[in-house]
Amino acid sequence: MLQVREVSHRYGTTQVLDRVTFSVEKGELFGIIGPNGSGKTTLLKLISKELPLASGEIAISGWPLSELSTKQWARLAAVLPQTLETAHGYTVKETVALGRYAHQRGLLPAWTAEDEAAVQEALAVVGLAHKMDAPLERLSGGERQRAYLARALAQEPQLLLLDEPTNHMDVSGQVRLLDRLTAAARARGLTVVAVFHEMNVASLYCDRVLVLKDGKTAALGAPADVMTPALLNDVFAAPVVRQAHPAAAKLMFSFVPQHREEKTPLGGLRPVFLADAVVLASPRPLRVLSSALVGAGFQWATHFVNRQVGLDYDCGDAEEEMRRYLKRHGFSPERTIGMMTAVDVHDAVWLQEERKGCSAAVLVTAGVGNAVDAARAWRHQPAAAKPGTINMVIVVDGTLTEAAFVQAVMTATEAKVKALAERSVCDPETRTLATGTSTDSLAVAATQTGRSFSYAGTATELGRTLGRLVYEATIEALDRCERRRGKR
Ligand SMILES: Nc1ncnc2c1ncn2[C@@H]1O[C@H](COP(=O)(O)OP(=O)(O)OP(=O)(O)O)[C@@H](O)[C@H]1O
Repeated sequence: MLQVREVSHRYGTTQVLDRVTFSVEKGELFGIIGPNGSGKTTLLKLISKELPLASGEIAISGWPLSELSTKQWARLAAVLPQTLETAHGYTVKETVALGRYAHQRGLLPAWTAEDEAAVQEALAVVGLAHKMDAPLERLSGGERQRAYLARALAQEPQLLLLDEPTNHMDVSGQVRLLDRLTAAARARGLTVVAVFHEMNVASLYCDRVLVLKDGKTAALGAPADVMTPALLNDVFAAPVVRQAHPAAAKLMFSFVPQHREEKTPLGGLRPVFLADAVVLASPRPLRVLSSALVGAGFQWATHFVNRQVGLDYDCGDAEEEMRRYLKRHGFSPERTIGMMTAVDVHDAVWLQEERKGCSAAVLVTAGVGNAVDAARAWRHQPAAAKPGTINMVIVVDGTLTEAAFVQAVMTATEAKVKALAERSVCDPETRTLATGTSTDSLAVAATQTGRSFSYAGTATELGRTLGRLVYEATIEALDRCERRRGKR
């Protein structure tokens, strides 16, 4: 649909584009990203004939730009520029109707049914049908941007050129508009070339991206392939991290502020006992990977609450009930990792190892009423879980990679299994050694300051520390539980 070959451009003696080459297939949503001044708008202006092409070749649908008259160009392509002067005295519909100019013939063209249909459809795509009779100047900045986009769509182009189409729009407006635009483009086989400032928008919506740096191609390809942290770090001259989008099969990017919080002193961390809970409170947020009832997955959390409930605790929505409990006790559920147990939380074991460069601590409560052998759990009859859970919070003083978080979970689980074997805890149904309980919870937390740990498996110093702490704390917690049962 669009071929750009060896295109360069100078303003006076300043070179702003340097031999840029790419092509865009029909139906593609193609993004152009890059820092301010990297040449994105200039490139779009060259494609839209707003600037004369002095060096290189551009063709639309096989037609070289030089062979296309303005009206011929307008039948193939439409453009939404970065800034537009608001013309006074026009309604929204009249503004959108101007997009039909390229399709009209003769000196006094008639308004046809096709013109009307194209305008109505364009208004529907941008969600402005209900405001079509409003004067344009009375619209908000975001609504006005949508009206201009509708004007470009009403042109029924094969190629749509957009310079920051979501300028002035709030986040929900951006998502709504880009979702509709993508659906409309897919339905009509429309090709979209869009400049985006926000790299997450480009990653979410573009099939491929061109990354410009100082007028040169820094990368070209599918966002997942080319938008690497190293490339973006270099292009935007700021540290970028990327992670998987939690809901869409896309990547998300975040800039990392260089102003860092003070170091969290792990030495000051101690469990605090309430009547029905054991609590760890960190002065600064810790990055946590957990399976807890409240705060599962990756989170930033300041509090860890292991709450004791009665043997008869039975609640349809335990998570919601736990959230209410946390709020009632002054903990923010958004910053708290909340677990439940039926064992006496006063039997919690806190073990800490403070060594130069590798400090960690664990908090464990253990009950084995639900002991299960994971390898033979398939033999169990489905039944409501009985009280008896091993809950564990691990805190590491250091910066953990995601691999290290996962390995810490593996190391902790292996050490727990060993502790259960050491105390001959059995699965009462299969009469084999138990590997855990059916309701265990684990949270691994890290200060994310100081020493970096790429891994936390047992081949590493951190893994060995965690393995020992978890093993010893679990043994002690099992023994305390056993002693209390003996007393009863
Ligand atoms: N008319 C002009 N005359 C002289 N220099 C210009 C002109 N228009 C743009 N430039 C310069 O060309 C370079 C590229 O500008 P361009 O607008 O293409 O960048 P951009 O990547 O779109 O930037 P932004 O993200 O800020 O919109 C910039 O250094 C800019 O100052």
